[in-house]
Amino acid sequence: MTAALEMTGVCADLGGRPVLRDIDLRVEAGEFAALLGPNGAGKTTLMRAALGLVPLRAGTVTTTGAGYVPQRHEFTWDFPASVEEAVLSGLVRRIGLFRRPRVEHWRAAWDALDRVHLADLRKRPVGELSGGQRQRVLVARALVLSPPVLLLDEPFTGLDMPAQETLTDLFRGIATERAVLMATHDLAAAAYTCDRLVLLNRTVIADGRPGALDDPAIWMKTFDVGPGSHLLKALSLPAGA
Ligand SMILES: Nc1ncnc2c1ncn2[C@@H]1O[C@H](COP(=O)(O)OP(=O)(O)OP(=O)(O)O)[C@@H](O)[C@H]1O
Repeated sequence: MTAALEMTGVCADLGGRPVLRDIDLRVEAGEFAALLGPNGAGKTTLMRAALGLVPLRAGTVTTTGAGYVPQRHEFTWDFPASVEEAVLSGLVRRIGLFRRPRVEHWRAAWDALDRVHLADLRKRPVGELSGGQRQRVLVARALVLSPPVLLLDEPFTGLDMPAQETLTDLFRGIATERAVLMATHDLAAAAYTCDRLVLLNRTVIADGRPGALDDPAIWMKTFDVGPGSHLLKALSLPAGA
């Protein structure tokens, strides 16, 4: 099966320092994978490398198209745009910066809004939306190009449980048609909802089904914590040696 995203031997430096080392990662349509690691592990950099936004020192990235959902605070919400205009901005490279969108572009934006259950709010200014609704606008904006892989950068930050559950259901649905790779700090939720966990700390430390990653040592190595850490307790793993 052709991978939606394949990274082979990827090394990348930022500001003259190595950030990613020998990354081998392949995700396919139908997979909902979580990318887990501590602050500074390189999760965002890995996603940016997948998008071709970070120069590689070594290795290759192969994808037929990746959609990126940035962290919510990185988007300008006080800009006077409606929900449908914000989604349309995901097509700006296809439309051209100073050209008028055509009917097919609007249709793609409305289809994407339908997919995230926000069709009713399409004329609403984005600044008036709740955090959960904003997150769904960003997902629609990434889906508008129908990418084979959807990259989600910490989509749950600052959201309440019902909003997180709505989004999780949405992501699971999207992952039946595409590949979804989600960076998150919510380890327990990821272990519960994702098919696959990729543990990253500058390189891939472990990668597999949640049930298979039951060795406390790999979690201690990824998160640089000692035996008896709360992190192990939260994952219902035995204290490490
Ligand atoms: N533009 C940059 N120039 C130099 N170093 C950078 C740059 N962007 C990120 N870094 C460094 O690269 C490392 C990885 O950062 P990255 O944001 O990818 O980690 P992360 O796993 O997404 O972290 P977090 O969980 O905090 O979002 C960090 O040490 C960070 O300081």
